[in-house]
This record gives sequence, C-alpha cells and structure tokens, in this order.
Amino acid sequence: MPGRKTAAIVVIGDEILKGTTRDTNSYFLCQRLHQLGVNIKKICVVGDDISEISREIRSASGAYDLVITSGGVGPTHDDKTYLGLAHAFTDQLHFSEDIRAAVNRFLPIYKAQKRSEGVGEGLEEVLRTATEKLCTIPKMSQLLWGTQKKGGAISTFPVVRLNNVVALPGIPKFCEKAFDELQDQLFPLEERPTMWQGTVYTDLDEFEFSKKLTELAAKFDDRTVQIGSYPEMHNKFFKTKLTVESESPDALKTALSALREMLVGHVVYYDSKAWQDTVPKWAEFKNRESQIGNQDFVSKLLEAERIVSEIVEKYPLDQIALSFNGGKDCTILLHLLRLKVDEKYGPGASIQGFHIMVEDQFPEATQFIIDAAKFYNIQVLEFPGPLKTGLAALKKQRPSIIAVLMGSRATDPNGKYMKTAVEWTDSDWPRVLRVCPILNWTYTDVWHMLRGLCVPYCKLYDQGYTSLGGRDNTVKHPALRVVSSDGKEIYLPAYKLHNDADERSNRSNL
Ligand SMILES: Cc1cc2nc3c(=O)[nH]c(=O)nc-3n(C[C@H](O)[C@H](O)[C@H](O)COP(=O)(O)OP(=O)(O)OC[C@H]3O[C@@H](n4cnc5c(N)ncnc54)[C@H](O)[C@@H]3O)c2cc1C
Ligand SMILES: NC(=O)C1=CN([C@@H]2O[C@H](COP(=O)(O)OP(=O)(O)OC[C@H]3O[C@@H](n4cnc5c(N)ncnc54)[C@H](O)[C@@H]3O)[C@@H](O)[C@H]2O)C=CC1
Ligand SMILES: [Co+2]
Ligand SMILES: [K+]
Ligand SMILES: [Mg+2]
Repeated sequence: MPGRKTAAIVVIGDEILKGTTRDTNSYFLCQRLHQLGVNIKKICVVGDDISEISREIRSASGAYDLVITSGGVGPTHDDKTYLGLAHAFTDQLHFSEDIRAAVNRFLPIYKAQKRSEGVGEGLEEVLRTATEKLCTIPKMSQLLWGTQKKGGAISTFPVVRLNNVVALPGIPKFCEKAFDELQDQLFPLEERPTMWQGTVYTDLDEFEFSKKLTELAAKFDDRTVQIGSYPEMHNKFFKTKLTVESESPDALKTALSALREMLVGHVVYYDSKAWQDTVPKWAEFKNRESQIGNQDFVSKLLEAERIVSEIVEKYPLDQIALSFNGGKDCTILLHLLRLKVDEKYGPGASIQGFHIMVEDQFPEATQFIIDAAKFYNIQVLEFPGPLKTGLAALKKQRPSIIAVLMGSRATDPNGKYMKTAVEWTDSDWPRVLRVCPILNWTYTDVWHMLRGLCVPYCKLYDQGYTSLGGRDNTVKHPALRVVSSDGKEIYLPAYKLHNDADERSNRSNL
C-alpha cells in the first residue's frame, strides 16, 4: 500500500531460540507498529551471534524502510547486538561519551540502591567494565533520546540507531518503555497513514465460504484493501472473524458491504465485552431486533427494562440486590441491572448480589459467578443454603436490602406461584420484594437476548445443560444429544433447544 512504511523486527536472543523465554517483544512491537499504520513485513529471531545478527540486519535494512531489533544491548558478554550492527554496515565500534554521561546519571541511583542492598566492595570496578560494554557502540550510530511519558523529560537511556536500524533493549519492560518514548519521534503524527478497519463476524466456518471469499478478494487490489479471515475454534458466538483494512474509507466501505452480501444470513453480531457501554449497545440491540421484525420480543425487552428501571428509580442501590446463582435467567437480570445502573449512576457503579449455595453446586457455575462478578462489577455475597435460610442470613447481614431481582420465569416449577412480576415474598419467607422482570419470557427469549448481546454465560450451557440445579439432579438434556458420524456422543449447546416446554426435563424431579 503506497505511503505506508514497511518494517521488519529482528528479535535477538539465545534465550528465545532455546524456548527459555517466550518472545513478547515482537508481539508488542507488531501491535504498536500496526496501530501506527506501519506495514510490518517480517519478524525473525536470531541468537546472540554476531554473523547471524549482521546478516539479518543487513538483509532487512535493504528490504524495508525500518528495522527494529530487541535484545543484546546490555553489559554482558552475550550481548552482541552492537557488534552485529557494526558488522552489518562495516562500521567500527567506539566508546560513546554520551552514553557514558547517561550511565553516569543513573549510576548514583543504582549505586545507592546496591549499597542499600549491602553490595559495596568492588562495585566501582564492576561498574567500570559494565559501563565500558554498555557504551561501546557503532561509530556511525546516532543516539535517539526519547521523551518520557510522564512529565516529558528526556529518556534516562538513549537508544542506538544506525541507518534505518533501531536497537531496543531485550528486557520487555525496557524495550516497551524505549519504544513508547521514541514512537512520536520515529513516527511523527503527520506522517502516519490513517488506516481504516472493519470487522465482520460470521457463524460459518472457512470451508463454507473460502471459495467465494477468494473470488471476492480478487476483486480488490490487495495493495489498497487487505481482507483477512481468522477462524476461532472456541468462541461461543461466531466461527470466523473477517477483517478488512484500507487506507481509503470508500474502498473499505465497498469491501465490507461486499463481504456482508457474500455472507448474507450468516453475519452475526459480536462483542467481547458486553458489560461495557451497555446503554448504547442496548439501544442498538433493540433497533436490530425491530428491524428484523421481532416486535413481540422487543416488547418483552421493553417490559423487562421498564420493571428494572422502576426499581432502580425507586430504590437506592444499597436497597437492591441481584439473586444470582450463575444460571442463564439471572444472567439476563445481571445485564439488565448493569444497564439501568449505568444509565442512572454512570458506568461501573458497584451492584450488590448474593448467591445461596446449594450443596454440590457445579464448579463451573461457581467459577462463572466469580468471572461475571468481575466483568459486571457486582459484589456477590455467599450464604449457605437452603434458600430460605440463606435469604434470612442475607437480610441479617444486609438489612437495607428490600428489592431482590430474580430470574424466575412463569414456566419454572416454582415460578408459577408468582401472579405478577413484582411481589413480596410469602409470609413464611424472609420479607423482600421479589422482582422478576422476565417472568413471562420463554426459554428462547432468554437465549435470544444472551446471544444477541453476547452476554457471557456459564459454559455448562454449551455442554448440553439447559437449566442448572445441583449436580445430582441436573443432567445433560437428551434432546441435545447427537452421535457424530464416528460414533462419538456430543451435546449441542442449550440455545439450540427449541421447544421451550421440556427445558427442565434435564432435571430429575426429586
Ligand atoms: C430471593 C428468593 C426469594 C424467594 N421467595 C419465595 C417465596 O416467597 N415463596 C416461595 O414459595 N418460594 C420462594 N423462593 C423460592 C423460589 O420460588 C424457588 O424455589 C427458587 O428460586 C428456585 O427456583 P427454581 O429452581 O424453580 O428456578 P431458578 O431459575 O433456579 O431460580 C429462579 C431465580 O431465583 C434465584 N435463585 C435461585 N436459586 C438461587 C440461589 N441458590 N442463590 C441465589 N439466587 C437464586 C435466581 O435469581 C434465579 O434466576 C425464593 C427464592 C429466592 C432466591
Ligand atoms: N542499551 C539500552 O538501551 C538499555 C540497556 N539496559 C541494560 O541492558 C540489559 C538488558 O538489555 P539486553 O541485554 O538487550 O537484554 P537481553 O537480550 O540480555 O535480554 C534480557 C532478558 O530480557 C528478556 N528478553 C529478551 N528478549 C526478549 C523478547 N524478545 N521477548 C521477551 N523477553 C525477552 C529475557 O528474559 C532476557 O534474558 C540490562 O542490563 C539493562 O540494564 C537497560 C535499559 C536500556
Ligand atoms: Co543482555
Ligand atoms: K542475555
Ligand atoms: Mg538477549
């Protein structure tokens, strides 16, 4: 693509080639360079070996606009980068007074710290040799002084640049800091090409569309538009992610609509952080559903939203709690409560919740409660069962709680006693106001919202469970059981179950 700088990354370190250290510098540099509109063409890894370093640097330097190396610029004998660099450009090494000045600036701090650790004797001699090595750099090289993020002072340490090669330290902390402090110098704002990006998610796997995609991609010159296809094996919401990048917004738009056309009926909404920006996403969700004519579902969304709104309007947060056992129904409530609290109090205000532990609870359900609590910023108090005792304990510990949101639905065995969506507990129960916004939702409605907004849910529902009780009375749902061609028994995810009626026939009635 014209205008975009090309770059190569040369990772230097025996420790990488031996697999003792996982290379994170190239991953960091690719992310950042890509964001800066740089066209990264190549990453390679070489050991702390002068001829290898020199060969890679020479070839990359000639082929690309910029080469960034990481590693081997330290004081130890195995740090050979500067030697390799000089060798690549038949340059000599020399002692750089400027680096010595930099080292002398940070030595006193270093010495003080060493003395405080009780290291005193022979420090001078040790430092002299280390400094000697650190300051021996290629004669023709230039020193790049970055700008510190905080306060804007110049970087404590310079980075060596020779021709179009920039040598960063290997320790990720230093490597990333050095890049951070140099990025505006290396990539001045006005020179950065604006990259336009778009993503399309589909529930098709690559085999199903690869032929059509090849034809489609051929229509676009890949110098102006780049289309990528990335399969995700374990994502519960989509099978393949397709990205489109271009320097021209029009080319991007044309390519994206061509893609959507090619995948018509199989383009899915995806959001990896449904708990963020809940308010705008909710409006878009209702809009999407209305546009495809799901009016009665939208009216259920509005009804549930209204009930939660009223509660959040009427009761201060310390009087509201979500009754959360990690099940799909109360996960809906978790999202609705998050939405309404975000709307009223701004994103992230903490929400109260509680979980009454049934014996032999599924560990996956417990884990999901922990994960969901983190994502949705809800403090879930735990109480031993059974339910009535647990609820009494909650009232004792949190006497301010009045409104308890529950995911009960009329089709639940116990749900049918509730005449209206909001009513006090029975007289023989601890007194709280039961709020069941999805009382008249069907099983399909629950999945429609969870998947329509990519709300995270307990993974047991992808393993054939349709409702969660204790482990002894909950089994995988027989209607979801399929035996694959090679005789293996697998279970379809719960959302694939369509006749609502037998949602709970995976629970042996005790
Ligand atoms: C807060 C609360 C108040 C209740 N008040 C009454 C009452 O007044 N009269 C009466 O007869 N029965 C009452 N019950 C019992 C209720 O009717 C059901 O027996 C119980 O919710 C289990 O329902 P289920 O398994 O059919 O449905 P589920 O779908 O399993 O539960 C419905 C909802 O109850 C909540 N819930 C269920 N189990 C737990 C748990 N272990 N920890 C936290 N939340 C949980 C969740 O919000 C869930 O979405 C109450 C239960 C709770 C949790
Ligand atoms: N010259 C400079 O700009 C600076 C030099 N230094 C000094 O240099 C030394 C460290 O720098 P180098 O010798 O270049 O490091 P190095 O190449 O010796 O690597 C040091 C450690 O960093 C990790 N590492 C290296 N490459 C990595 C990669 N690609 N991904 C993930 N981890 C990686 C490994 O654990 C390795 O053992 C320190 O002694 C430090 O004091 C410190 C700051 C700046
Ligand atoms: Co080193
Ligand atoms: K090393
Ligand atoms: Mg190294």
